[in-house]
Amino acid sequence: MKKVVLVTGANSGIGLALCKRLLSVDDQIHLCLACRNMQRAETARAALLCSHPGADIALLKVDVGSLKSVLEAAKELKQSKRYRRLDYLYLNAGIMPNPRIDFNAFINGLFSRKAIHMFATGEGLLTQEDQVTEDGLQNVFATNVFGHFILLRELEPFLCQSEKESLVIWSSSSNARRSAFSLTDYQHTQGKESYSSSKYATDLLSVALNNHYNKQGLYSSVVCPGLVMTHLTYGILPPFFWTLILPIMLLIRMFTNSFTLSPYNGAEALVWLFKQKPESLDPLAKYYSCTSGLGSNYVKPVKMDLDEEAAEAFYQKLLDLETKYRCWQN
Ligand SMILES: NC(=O)C1=CN([C@@H]2O[C@H](COP(=O)(O)OP(=O)(O)OC[C@H]3O[C@@H](n4cnc5c(N)ncnc54)[C@H](OP(=O)(O)O)[C@@H]3O)[C@@H](O)[C@H]2O)C=CC1
Ligand SMILES: CC(C)=CCC[C@@H](C)[C@H]1CC[C@H]2C3=C(CC[C@]12C)[C@@]1(C)CCC(=O)[C@@H](C)[C@@H]1CC3
Repeated sequence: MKKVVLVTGANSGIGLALCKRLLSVDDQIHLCLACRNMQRAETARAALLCSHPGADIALLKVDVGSLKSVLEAAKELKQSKRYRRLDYLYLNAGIMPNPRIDFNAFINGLFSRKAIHMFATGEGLLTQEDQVTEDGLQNVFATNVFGHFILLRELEPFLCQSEKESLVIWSSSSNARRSAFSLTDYQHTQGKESYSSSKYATDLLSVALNNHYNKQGLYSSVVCPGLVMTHLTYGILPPFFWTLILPIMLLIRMFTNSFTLSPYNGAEALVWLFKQKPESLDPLAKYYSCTSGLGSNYVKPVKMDLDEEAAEAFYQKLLDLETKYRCWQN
């Protein structure tokens, strides 16, 4: 039976590299590129067909930052005769709007004992300016977390099937930080670290999803692709600046193995998960794509800094928010 794989944010960066690598592992999969811009999605499909002619690739229009769009996309999938189940759901689309580097924190960090950690995680170095969506949600939360959560809830009948397990895989980050997240302000309306908060939220959500859905055959995992050169990182510093500091980055990689730099290497953990039995995965681990000093790729599971009560409390808040939005829709 063909495996059915859906990838959000599949038209560029890590998502596109993932699709290419998945087709290299198994060119018999049915791959669905879920993107907000159909022109970019068509270009991505054409590029994938160039390297894998004959691959079975469908497109789905979805803006995960808009609840209306997510519901419409889910409806389209349910109505389409092509889908009866989903084996892998890659929740990869993500944004970091208006990033700013805190140069004071950078200089202070550089001469502290946390310098390496700071480079590996970007901790304390970045701030963002968030906005409010048409649904009245914080954009980063809506895109990176809630839109994906609603998509997953809508696709439940495709994911929870008795005969076979399914795996949901979140593109999280080493930038996810407990102190950037608050249960009382889970959309991060107050602070300036909405990206870090949203990624911590995906970690919590993944843990709660395992607790609620494993019995129904649905498993969830989180991944950090490492620091990868994509549109997202070129929004932080322009390409020429990254080239300028590349020797420093490569030097730090020798110590940390945490910078994968290329989208191909960044997709390592995402592809690795495709090859695993979902029930063999650790629900409390984040799977990191790593590249050694010599350039070889490998995957490292790291225990996440969270507790299951907080995960459950956050999950209940998301269910409340979902109920609220569904009432508004009707
Ligand atoms: N790059 C890095 O160093 C790291 C990235 N990550 C995570 O990896 C994931 C992929 O990022 P990356 O490849 O780097 O970034 P890119 O900006 O290259 O890709 C992001 C993808 O998400 C899509 N996207 C953004 N917003 C929406 C939306 N509202 N609806 C649908 N699709 C959307 C983009 O589509 P469009 O082309 O239309 O904008 C694009 O296809 C993100 O979740 C990111 O947080 C995690 C750690 C490190
Ligand atoms: C100004 C100079 C000379 C250096 C600044 C480097 C930082 C901009 C850079 C160092 C570590 C990077 C990093 C990220 C962004 C850019 C840095 C802070 C991320 C937060 C990008 C997105 C992610 O999800 C993380 C995995 C990255 C962690 C490292």
